[in-house]
Amino acid sequence: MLTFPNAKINLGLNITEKRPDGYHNLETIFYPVLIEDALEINILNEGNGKFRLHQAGLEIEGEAESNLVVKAYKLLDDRFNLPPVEIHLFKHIPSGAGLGGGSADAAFMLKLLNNKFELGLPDDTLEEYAAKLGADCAFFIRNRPTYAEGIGNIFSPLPLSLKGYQIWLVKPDIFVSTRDAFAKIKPHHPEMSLKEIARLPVEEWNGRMVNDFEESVFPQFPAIGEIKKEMYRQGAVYASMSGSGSSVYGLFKEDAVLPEVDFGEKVFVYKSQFTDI
Ligand SMILES: C[C@@](CO)(OP(=O)(O)O)[C@H](O)COP(=O)(O)OP(=O)(O)OC[C@H]1O[C@@H](n2ccc(N)nc2=O)[C@H](O)[C@@H]1O
Ligand SMILES: Nc1ncnc2c1ncn2[C@@H]1O[C@H](COP(=O)(O)OP(=O)(O)O)[C@@H](O)[C@H]1O
Repeated sequence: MLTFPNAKINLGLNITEKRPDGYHNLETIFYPVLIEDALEINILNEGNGKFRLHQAGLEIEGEAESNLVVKAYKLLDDRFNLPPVEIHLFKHIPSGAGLGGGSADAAFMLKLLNNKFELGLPDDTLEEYAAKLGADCAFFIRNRPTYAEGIGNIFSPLPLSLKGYQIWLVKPDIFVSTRDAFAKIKPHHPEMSLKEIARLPVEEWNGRMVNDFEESVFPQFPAIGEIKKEMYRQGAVYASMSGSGSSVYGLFKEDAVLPEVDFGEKVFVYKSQFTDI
């Protein structure tokens, strides 16, 4: 059985409070983007292990045991004693990018196991399992435009569509640690709530919709801030870093012609029209 975990971008991200448990309360909008990994599971017949992970495409640091697809399998295996599985993961979504690729893989693994082994888990339950694997992981269960608060795990669906716009997304060869990015932030409440800003036309987002991580990440990695400036020079209606970085996206009118720009070596670039979700 095969599935295609997709990335997300953050439309705005306000970090409002530091919590006693060390995590931060925030508000953000998660929006799905069709940059995709490929994830396949089959029943594993040989050997006596419970899983075997084969990886291709972009490299992921760490042992198989720390891969989020394996953690997702173990989570459901502990509860349902699943058959052994052979896992194939083709990585296309860059990591350390603010695109939630690892979280997407984990959430799609839960959905895949639920279907393959007919566990009958409803989305609410899958979201509960996903939340144990990462703060933004549960978003990928329903995978639709979502307003998120709490630590990024309390959701309400949002009637928002970017159909009629193009996205140009650039991920430089810079890895930003989410944990470090949080550590440099001074939490504060925004003047205008993100939910209110999202109701405005995209043309009015610039200057209002803010990603608080930019303030701490751009001074440390000026090259990321330069990409955002370039997006606006090229006519973006709105541009922002996604999540804790390092990817930056620009939203452009449907008929805008996006040029080839040299953003440096080992840069990941994605250009696409938004379609209906
Ligand atoms: C902040 C966001 C916005 O989309 O960043 P990106 O990962 O997308 O860049 C996400 O919610 C991140 O979600 P996720 O990447 O799953 O975070 P986790 O693995 O749970 O947490 C990584 C680390 O970030 C910090 N952390 C995370 C979430 C949060 N609300 N407060 C925090 O302080 C903690 O130090 C934690 O150890
Ligand atoms: N399947 C996976 N895909 C990507 N990263 C993974 C995966 N499993 C574990 N990780 C780890 O999760 C971390 C964050 O990855 P990811 O969620 O893709 O980025 P981001 O938090 O920037 O959106 C990486 O440091 C990586 O080592």
